[in-house]
Amino acid sequence: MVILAPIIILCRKRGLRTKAGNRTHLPPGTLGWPFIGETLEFISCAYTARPESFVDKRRVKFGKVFKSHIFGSPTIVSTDAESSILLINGSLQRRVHGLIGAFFKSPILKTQITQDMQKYVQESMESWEDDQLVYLQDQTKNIAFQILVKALISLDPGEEMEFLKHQFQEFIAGLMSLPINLPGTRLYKSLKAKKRMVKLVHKIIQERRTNNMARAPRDVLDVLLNDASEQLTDDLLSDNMIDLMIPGEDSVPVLMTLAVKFLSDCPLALQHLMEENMKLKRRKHGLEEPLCWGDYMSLTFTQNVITETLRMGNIIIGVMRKAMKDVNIKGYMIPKGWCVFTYFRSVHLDEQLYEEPYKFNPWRWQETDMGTSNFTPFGGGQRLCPGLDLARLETCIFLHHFVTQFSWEAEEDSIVNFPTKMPVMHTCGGTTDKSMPQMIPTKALIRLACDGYMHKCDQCSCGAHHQRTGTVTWQ
Ligand code: HEM
Repeated sequence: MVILAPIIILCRKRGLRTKAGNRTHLPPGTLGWPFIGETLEFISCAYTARPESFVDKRRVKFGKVFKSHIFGSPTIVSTDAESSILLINGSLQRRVHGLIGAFFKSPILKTQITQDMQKYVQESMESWEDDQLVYLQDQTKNIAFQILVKALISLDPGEEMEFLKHQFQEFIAGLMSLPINLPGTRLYKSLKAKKRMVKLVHKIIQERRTNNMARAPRDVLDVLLNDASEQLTDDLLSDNMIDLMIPGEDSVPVLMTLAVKFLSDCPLALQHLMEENMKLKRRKHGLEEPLCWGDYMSLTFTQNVITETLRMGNIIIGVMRKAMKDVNIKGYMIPKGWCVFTYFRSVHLDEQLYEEPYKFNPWRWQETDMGTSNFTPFGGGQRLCPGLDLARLETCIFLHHFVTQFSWEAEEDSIVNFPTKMPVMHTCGGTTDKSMPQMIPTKALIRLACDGYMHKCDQCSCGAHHQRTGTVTWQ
């Protein structure tokens, strides 16, 4: 994120730091061709159904940590779950990360998000008709963007939200374009779009400052405005509000879409999920109480489905850091200027850590501890994703409303593992390549069932569409 102050990779594990400068202990591996290194092979593997084959091949040959040359930089690739390279420093980054992380965990925000999310999900789902094709990723993208903007700057759906949505799409398109900033190019349009968004946020900041709004924070902007450190100027704040939209905007819809996709392929898990959610729905209906965020978090199996989707989906396949000085980790020298790529995907699909790793099995989380370095979909250490609770809550709410109201048939679909994005890179100057390789279903098509197969519930007043026939019986 651009919030980041100068960053230095530091190895925090006791006993690991040794005298820098010795390059003889580089991990084994090959650097490939001059200039391009092994990038072409990395990318061609990334386009297949098994993008981890690039890493796995080398892991067998060289071990869990090896060197390579990808994306124009000599790189140490780590598939070692115990590695500590995620631990990095930077005082402003730490401060902002702490403030945002604490706010995203706060019950106030979760209560508000739950109410908003239920409303947006319901509004979206009300427009779905029987036997209609629903592009799930588009629908969830719209919902998640609205939630994100509400949590960041308290903007409600309306004209300004539509303006932001439009500008943001333009901005994002330019992040993955050729780096030519001339009128008419994508990058040029993208930077212009960002400027327009920054202007809008600037206006909101000015309004809050004019009204001298020292109040209990109701969004991230309030949290940062209340910060007394004075390091956060208005320009920095406006800029960062937009940048904060980047990590949350795409990942949550992909998580929701992948969950539905994996569930569609696993009727038993779907049945279990439906039963758990219908039970909650009926209980709350009986009590005449609305659902609160605690209710959603109490859905143990649904949470396991989300965890398993994160493991198998590998929405962020890994993170990349750049060594700002020579660093020694676990006896391996990482020279200054080299990149370190921690490849989560290999760890999450390692058969030594997970039995039948390519099988969608939410039940595995009944016994497996997810608080270990074997499971890091949200990163770890100082840069652990501050949005992780939010992502889980949103996904849980979406799944609850989806499975308790609809049955569906998933259309044939495929998953793209590598759009033209590059791994995240934090550099000394505080600039960040914000894009990361991701895994995205191309177009998740869900056909809602019809021909008398799905009915509006006439057995109770819950308002749900209940499935009465078919392979999954859950009512
Ligand atoms: C399924 C959803 C998500 C996944 C898989 C995910 C994953 C990640 C990962 C792996 C990182 C670490 C990057 C690194 O170490 O450099 C990260 C960082 C971050 N994420 Fe998320 N994220 C998700 C949702 C969100 C949401 C909803 C937000 C809300 C705004 C968010 C905000 C951030 C921020 C601000 C950072 C940077 C933290 C820092 O560098 O201090 N993420 N995310």
